[in-house]
Amino acid sequence: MIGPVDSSKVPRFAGPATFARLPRLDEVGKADIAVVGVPFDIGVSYRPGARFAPAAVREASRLLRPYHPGLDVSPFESAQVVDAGDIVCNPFNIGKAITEISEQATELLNAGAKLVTVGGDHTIALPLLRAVASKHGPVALLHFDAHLDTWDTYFGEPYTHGTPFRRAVEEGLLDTSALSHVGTRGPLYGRADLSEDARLGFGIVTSADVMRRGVDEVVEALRERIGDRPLYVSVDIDVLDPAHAPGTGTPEAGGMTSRELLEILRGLAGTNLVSADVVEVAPAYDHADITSIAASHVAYDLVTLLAMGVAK
Ligand SMILES: N=C(N)NCCCC(=O)O
Ligand SMILES: [Zn+2]
Ligand SMILES: [Zn+2]
Repeated sequence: MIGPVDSSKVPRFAGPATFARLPRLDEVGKADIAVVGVPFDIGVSYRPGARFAPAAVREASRLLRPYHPGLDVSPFESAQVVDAGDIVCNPFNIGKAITEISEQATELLNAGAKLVTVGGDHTIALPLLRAVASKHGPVALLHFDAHLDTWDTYFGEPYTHGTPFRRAVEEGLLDTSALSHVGTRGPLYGRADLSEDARLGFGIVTSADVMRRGVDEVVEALRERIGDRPLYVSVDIDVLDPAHAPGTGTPEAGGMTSRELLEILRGLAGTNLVSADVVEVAPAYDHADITSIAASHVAYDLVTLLAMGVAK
């Protein structure tokens, strides 16, 4: 395995930023796990700027260290992990961008890598799920988000950051017996948002449920629903309270703490995770890199979960 640059030999603030100072894909050739950026944000309904997230999250990831004590794993030793750079997609045409994202994600998956994608706005979950489902068939989905993202259209448009999971169900990309939102909160357009979401097959663990029931009970319920199905995890960073993630496009009060999110992710060890994304970081609204740091730790935990699967 080729690991990250050793921060005891080369100061961690020196040199260009790759995720966690990992080697680039072209330096290694073949990877078990690839962290890949998608600088795309033309699907947003409010504040733009998630196109700058891949660069910001890479910068914020310089302080990550190679051993994960919570899971007792050195992920970069258990698996070849790389930074695969950014997916190149059209910044003016959503339809073209979606095609490009799914094509380039498919290429990486076909080369044998599992993906942790750093968005980008939440629109990108749809092309990523197309790529993942073409390899694994319909997958279980664990969706961390303040929002449902199962709305139908905005301004008549079907491909937006508020609609990816309705499209994914319609396209048969998801195993509708194992779909969960976690961290849901905030005002909706109407009651029908919830009934339609339930009709699509989603179960909801609200942000308040996480606080009332606690992490362990939530993990147990989620694991039961997921079973041994191939699992895709999508983390919209706005699942965190704006105090923990101010740098995002559609912030909602009353969110989870980064501690709760990371602990729920750790509770997924042993599930059949096949790929994941972290989306909706908008660095222009961030302060002191709070949001990018949270996103870099979420991505690190997702990489670690995938590495545990590779090592098995
Ligand atoms: N996926 C995210 N972050 N937000 C969706 C918000 C949709 C709305 O403007 O109602
Ligand atoms: Zn959201
Ligand atoms: Zn979202």
